Amino acid sequence: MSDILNQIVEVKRAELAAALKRKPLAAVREDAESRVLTRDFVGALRGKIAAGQAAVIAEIKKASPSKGVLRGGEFIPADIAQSYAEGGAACLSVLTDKQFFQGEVDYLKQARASCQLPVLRKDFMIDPYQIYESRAMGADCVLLIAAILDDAQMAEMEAIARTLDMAVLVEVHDGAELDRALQLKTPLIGINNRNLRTFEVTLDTTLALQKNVPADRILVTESGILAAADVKRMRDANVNAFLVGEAFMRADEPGEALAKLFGQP
Ligand SMILES: O=C(O)c1ccccc1NCC(=O)[C@H](O)[C@H](O)COP(=O)(O)O
Repeated sequence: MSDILNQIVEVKRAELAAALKRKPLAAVREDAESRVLTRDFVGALRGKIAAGQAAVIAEIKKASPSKGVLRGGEFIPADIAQSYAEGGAACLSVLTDKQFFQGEVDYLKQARASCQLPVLRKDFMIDPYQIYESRAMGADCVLLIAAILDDAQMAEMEAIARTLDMAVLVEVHDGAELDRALQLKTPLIGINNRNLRTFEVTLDTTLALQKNVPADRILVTESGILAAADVKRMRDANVNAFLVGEAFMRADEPGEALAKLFGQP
């Protein structure tokens, strides 16, 4: 039986084929290039860290394959985004995948329009088309997951993102992926504490790989940050950038949960 990551990639291939029929590459590229002014994703993280604060990428995620529905009832991305901004988030991450995360492209648009924070499109990029598409929908940053891309794909997609003035968060889960990610130019190295094939989560992943991340990169620890003790453990190890979803999505007021967990603003 194929693992979930393979299943997701299969779905992305089908979605890509359908998208290409609806709108050819040249048209989506034109849409992307006609958009002006990205928000400075890297600068927002650096600013928080320079101020001695945690740099939090706050995620808008209705559901996930490992946890099911995280936030039932009314789901209003614009309200969640505003709450995150008030709670001291540096940036937003918005799931746009429909099938596995119950996300929507419109969620990203609504969240971005309701605040000034830079926004990561959280989805599974397998083709340059999706990088153009991400900028066309307003994203300021895209995620490249090393586990589903080869070196040439990562380099090509990063280069396109750079021409569109978008940031890139490259995500790894082991040493071999980290070595490959460090070939890219992006300063943003995400270490996912979740194994995307087994769903096992341990913060030890970040701590084990941290020593191989050069000081001029920004290490973003991703997944499984649920309690103040998790934040303390990371900050004590000088890990200052975080990508957090579940802990906030389960709270009535996501921004208040952020401020409480990180002791800010
Ligand atoms: O979250 C999942 O179940 C999942 C499954 C398969 C691929 C990706 C998955 N999650 C993406 C993420 O890495 C998280 O949304 C993100 O790091 C936030 O994690 P958390 O704070 O634990 O919600």
